[in-house]
Amino acid sequence: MKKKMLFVYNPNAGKGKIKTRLSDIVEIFVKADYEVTIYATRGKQDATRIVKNSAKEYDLIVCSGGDGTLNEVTAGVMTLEKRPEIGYLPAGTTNDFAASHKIPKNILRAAEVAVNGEPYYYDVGSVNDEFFAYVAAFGAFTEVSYETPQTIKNTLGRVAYLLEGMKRLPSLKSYKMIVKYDDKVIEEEFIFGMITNSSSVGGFKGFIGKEILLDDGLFEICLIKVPKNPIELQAIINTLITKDTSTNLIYSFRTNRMSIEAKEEVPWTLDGEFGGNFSQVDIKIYKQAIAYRIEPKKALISTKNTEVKAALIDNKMKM
Ligand SMILES: Nc1ncnc2c1ncn2[C@@H]1O[C@H](COP(=O)(O)OP(=O)(O)OP(=O)(O)O)[C@@H](O)[C@H]1O
Repeated sequence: MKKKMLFVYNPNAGKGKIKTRLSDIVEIFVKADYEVTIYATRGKQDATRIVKNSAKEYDLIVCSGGDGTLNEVTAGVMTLEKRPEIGYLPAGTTNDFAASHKIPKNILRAAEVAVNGEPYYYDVGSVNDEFFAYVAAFGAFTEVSYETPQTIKNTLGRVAYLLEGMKRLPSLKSYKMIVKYDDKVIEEEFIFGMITNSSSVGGFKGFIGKEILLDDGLFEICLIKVPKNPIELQAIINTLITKDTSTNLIYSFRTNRMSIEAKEEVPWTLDGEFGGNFSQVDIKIYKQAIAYRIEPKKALISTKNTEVKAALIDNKMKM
């Protein structure tokens, strides 16, 4: 009997770049002996809905679009008791997920990997009842990924991203928060917070360090305090550029469970899309919850490699 695939794609992602490749993509799937059901999403949450309602009939879910589509498909699969593997063809503008999860950028190569790749079980996170595949964030910089023109983002990469964010610092909104994780409590005023399971955020690598384990049940947390004067602002900028976290203006740690209480509603972004306004959030990590198909034999650091893991934990304060 033929294997069954549900192929969900966002026809508008990345200015519709998938449209000219659809026939080649389907040919790759059919050659790999899949009977393919194709669904073009029509708007927000459509991908989650279709996956939730019909994924159990399929052996494999393949999705194509940007990080928003990937997020919605991940959220749909997380609701299922028996979770099918996910193949992903990046067709958005930034495609952070593909960059850090060993999925080829070339859409046809990614289609090959979706049908012939190896399953790799990645951690998935949640903010209250909303899932995220690789990043949840609040505060400064979180709108930058939508507002920085793509050409600038590509040319200047990381620097452009940071400068765009920095320009906003004087008018940045800050939030008084109580953060609880493990047995610790932090009470501070923050301008930015990021929970991530990725080595690439905003289209550039290296903001939170290269050696991130994506399947260890821990996410990296980065919380930036509100600068009280230009010297503190400079210290934050230096930290972001040099990645030397010796300043006490930035909290950086790893955990698998955290709560944040704020005095007001805080807008969150999940995988680069608006995720909701919350004054109280409970963040959970689901260890190795979903298998995404990745390039075979790509040497991903896994928790099986305990020596590497120990070295990384020793270095955890170095972003
Ligand atoms: N037909 C559609 N028309 C408009 N929006 C859609 C459609 N289908 C899905 N969407 C929504 O568009 C949003 C963004 O999609 P997606 O992330 O796939 O593309 P993108 O924004 O171009 O890529 P990136 O996230 O890499 O910038 C998602 O939240 C999704 O729900």
